[in-house]
Amino acid sequence: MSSPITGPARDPLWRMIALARPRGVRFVLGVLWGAAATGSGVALLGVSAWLIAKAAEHPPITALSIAVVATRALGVSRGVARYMERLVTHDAAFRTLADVRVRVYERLARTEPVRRFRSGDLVSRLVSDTDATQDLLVRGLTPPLIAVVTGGATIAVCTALYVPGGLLLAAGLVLAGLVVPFAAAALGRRPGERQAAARGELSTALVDTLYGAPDLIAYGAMDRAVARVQQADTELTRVARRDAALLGFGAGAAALITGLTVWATLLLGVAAVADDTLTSISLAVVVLTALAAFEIVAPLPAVAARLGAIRASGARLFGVLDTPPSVDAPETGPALPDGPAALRIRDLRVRYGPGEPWALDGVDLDIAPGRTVAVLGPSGAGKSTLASVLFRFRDPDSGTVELGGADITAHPVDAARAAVAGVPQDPHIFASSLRENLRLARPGCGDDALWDALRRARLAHEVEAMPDGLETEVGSHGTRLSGGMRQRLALARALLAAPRVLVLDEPTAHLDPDTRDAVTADLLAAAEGYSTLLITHDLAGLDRVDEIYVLAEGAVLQHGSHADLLASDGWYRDAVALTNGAGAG
Ligand SMILES: Nc1ncnc2c1ncn2[C@@H]1O[C@H](COP(=O)(O)OP(=O)(O)OP(=O)(O)O)[C@@H](O)[C@H]1O
Repeated sequence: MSSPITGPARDPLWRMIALARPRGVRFVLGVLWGAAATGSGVALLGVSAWLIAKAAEHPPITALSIAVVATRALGVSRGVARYMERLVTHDAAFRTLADVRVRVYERLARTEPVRRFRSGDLVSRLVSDTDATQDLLVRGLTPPLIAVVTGGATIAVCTALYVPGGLLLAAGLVLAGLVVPFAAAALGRRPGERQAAARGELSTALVDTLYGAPDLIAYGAMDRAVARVQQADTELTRVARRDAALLGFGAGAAALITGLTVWATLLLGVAAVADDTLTSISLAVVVLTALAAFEIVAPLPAVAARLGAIRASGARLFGVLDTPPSVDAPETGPALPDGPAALRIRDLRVRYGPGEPWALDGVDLDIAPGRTVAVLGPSGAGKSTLASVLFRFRDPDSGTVELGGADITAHPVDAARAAVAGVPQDPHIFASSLRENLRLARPGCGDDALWDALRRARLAHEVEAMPDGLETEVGSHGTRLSGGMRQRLALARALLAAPRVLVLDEPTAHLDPDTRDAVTADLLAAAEGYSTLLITHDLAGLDRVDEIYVLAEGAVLQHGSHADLLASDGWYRDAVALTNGAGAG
């Protein structure tokens, strides 16, 4: 599912501009600096024309001195103003971009992004589609505004000198600065949209191929995956080529209009000079000023052609920003008390959609402070759903989940998530050092605390034996560590977060059976003293937990200690007998 959310009807371009509202004053300042730069450029050519034409009449040098100084001043001011415009608009755009990135990440933290967006597509949304905001502000919005300010002033000056020349310039600027860009935009809209989509497709194909490389090679499907990447790349190139052709059309049309306007002004002006209704000096000024004025609108066709792509990127960006949070939670709330807490679940019911069957159907579960409880069940029993409710990725449809006597839905999501930490099935290990991976849970904490957590997770010996100790780089996804070490590292990280409830969600699912038993034993030993929930589908280590809940089809089938459940007829005793039988066989 790439983008299930459609935003409100408002145009994404306007919504992107609205994102920059807090930086509005800076943008206005940037536009004024830009107008000063382009105005200086136009005035420089106008004054130069006056100077050359006047000098041809051999006046006393004093008659030219002001114009000479003005050309130097305009030459300098053009550079300074351009520099200031770039500085101010980029500063404002980067600040806006930083705001937008924070909003996007905040939104993703409130949803289940990985389930909603394909990972490569999400990368594309986070990088290039978010960057499009900056592109719009610096290249899409500022040049037209500058063109309006400077173009208007130039038309006024030319009209004052020679009315037909002013009118011709106005017509030429409207054609080159409005009609051509709008035509380019109309043509560029679809390719622009297709370019953003094609970029997302390429990114998805690449990420899938990179991450899935071992499986693709094992199944001999690498050629097909590479062909998919090549197809996406070809589509992107084709669309980009079409966009480039549009740009060429815009630039060519603008150059044609410039030439025609200047020639028409020149021809009319020559006739006016012959009729003595215009001085030759004014003619030189009007013609060269008109020529310079077209420089102002020269970037606009490119801007308009790019707007289609920016609009499409904006739509994809708002696809993320408009995604409703997956849970309802207050922004602020009381802090949860420190230390191991009691977890009390009553009549919990959860399903994934109005017509869907219940994934959890009236579950009651208790963990006393400092005790370890296991939830056991076959695939589809609802174990992961229970974990996602505890991690606050999903709201209960009905029933209550209380932590330390307080409903977890009454707390801000961040507070609730800090209170329930754990080891997921496949914990993400960052391509960084052991120290940085651990500090993620408690930024800035000292090495003593890190070693303490490593000792509890039974990883300290291995790390001590590594030449670089805590500085050891673990590689992308922790590939330089064994599977068991990755789980222990994730446990040490969870312990550092000092959660009120520790959730071990199938922590050994990806390990081989021998390692599995050792890691389960170590995890349970390390979890001693914590209120711990072990979610599992295999029986390893369950004799060490205080209580076991057997879950089937979303409901609690059996509940009791290992000894109680072995003593009574039912699913658990059968499963243990089956496992022992298989082991013996
Ligand atoms: N994202 C989802 N959308 C719709 N239904 C879902 C979704 N996730 C789980 N389910 C359904 O909810 C029920 C419980 O699934 P859940 O993943 O919680 O079980 P589980 O015990 O964790 O299984 P497993 O051990 O295979 O992960 C199943 O019927 C499953 O099909």
